[in-house]
Amino acid sequence: MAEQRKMDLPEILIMTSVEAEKDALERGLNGSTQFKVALTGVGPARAAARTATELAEHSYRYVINAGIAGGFKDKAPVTSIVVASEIVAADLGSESEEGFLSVDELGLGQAAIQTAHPFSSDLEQRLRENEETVTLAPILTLATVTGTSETTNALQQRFPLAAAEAMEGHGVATAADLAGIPVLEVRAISNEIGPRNREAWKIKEALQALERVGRALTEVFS
Ligand SMILES: O=C(O)c1cccc(C(=O)CC[C@H]2O[C@@H](n3cnc4c(=O)[nH]cnc43)[C@H](O)[C@@H]2O)c1
Repeated sequence: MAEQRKMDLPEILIMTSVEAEKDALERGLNGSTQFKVALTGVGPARAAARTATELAEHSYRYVINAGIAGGFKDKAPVTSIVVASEIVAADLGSESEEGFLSVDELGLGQAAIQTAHPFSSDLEQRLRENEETVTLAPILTLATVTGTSETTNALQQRFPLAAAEAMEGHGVATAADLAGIPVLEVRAISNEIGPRNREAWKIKEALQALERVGRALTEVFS
């Protein structure tokens, strides 16, 4: 009986920023008891605090940050999916006259958190088998959504391999890392990163892709 109860408890915590993303993922998870989906709110600080609260209440084997995101042109088209190979705090550091200095360069910590191996590549492969357009690449975390060509170009120069940016990944990953739990980030692309044009965001289509991510997660973790 105790064993049965243990098996029914969720082993995987999915943190997502807003209700619409949570609903899309839950549709895809289709009632699987392996997963719990919880809300972070927007931004890395709330994401870290809310994830730490969830991890204090229950122990999980994996933590996943999932949601919609901006994609870099020619790397991650709108409605495609990006699985993070690493989660990078892109604005953690210092400006200088010579350019941005990361926390690594300042000797104050690490901007990148590696994602759970081999689950990131397993998820990428499963999504590819499901005929999704999918990229395994670094995902940036920023507290400010990029909205100019200048910032877009600067980010692409500093992170030439990055495919996407969102606002919660590094917060979720930091809380998971401090708890010693492997972390993944997966994002459905709603908009191209560049000059702000909120009307062009394909939120409905990205949420549909996120629902398919939920389905793929049940296949990978079954
Ligand atoms: O208005 C809606 O119906 C709606 C439905 C679902 C999600 C939203 C959001 O605004 C989500 C905000 C969330 O999305 C991430 N995001 C999306 N695009 C970008 C981007 O270009 N740069 C950074 N973050 C992006 C981010 O993680 C936000 O938390 C609205």
